[in-house]
Formats: sequence, C-alpha cells, structure tokens
Amino acid sequence: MSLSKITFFERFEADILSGKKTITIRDEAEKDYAPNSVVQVSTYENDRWFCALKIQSVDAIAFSQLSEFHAQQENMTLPELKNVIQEIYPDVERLYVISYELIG
Ligand SMILES: CC(=O)Nc1ccn([C@H]2C[C@H](O)[C@@H](CO)O2)c(=O)n1
Repeated sequence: MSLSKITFFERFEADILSGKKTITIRDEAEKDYAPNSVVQVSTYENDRWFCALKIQSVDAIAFSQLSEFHAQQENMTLPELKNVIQEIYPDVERLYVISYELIG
C-alpha cells in the first residue's frame, strides 16, 4: 500500500507553494509513494494541511551522489542541502529523491 500523506517542516512551505521546491529527499521509511498518486501535505510541527502534491517519481540515490541539480530543485545550495539532510538523517547513505508537482 502506498503512502497518501507527507509532512514537511514549516520552513519549507512557502517554497513548495511557490513552486521553487519540486523534490524532497527522504529515507527508507518514507519512500513508498506511488508515481501518479496524489498525496496530502501537512506541516510536521502542527499537522496543518497546506496543499496536495502529485508524485512524479521516486528514485534511489546515495548521499554522496547529491548534485547541484538536486540542490536547485530544493531551492538551496548543495552545501545547504547536504547540511539539511545530515541534520534530518544523520549517517544515512541510501536516500530517495521524490519528485512532485503541486496540484492545489
Ligand atoms: C517533516 C518530516 O517528517 N520530514 C522531512 C524530511 C525532509 N524535509 C525536507 C528537507 C529538505 O528540503 C528535503 C530533503 O530531505 O525535504 C522535510 O521538510 N521534512
């Protein structure tokens, strides 16, 4: 069964709603999103709904393979992206790039 809900830290809400952030990078526990499915999005802090996203793809990636292209899609620099990921997922090498489209 694929996941139908995702949470983001509130600090990323504006970037998602403006279309500046079009991917998220998650660990094994949050990789089971089906391409073409619609997921409801809320804030991690208060579980406040703020949009729906259509999943485009889920692709495995090693932390060491993260590139400027991923950073651009996260609206960050590559060092910023690596820092954020290391804070959220310390010492996790195998990650998943979840690409999505804002649908409302
Ligand atoms: C809130 C929660 O449960 N987990 C996460 C995990 C990641 N993010 C953001 C941070 C970066 O922009 C990318 C990379 O992981 O996704 C998040 O907001 N919430």
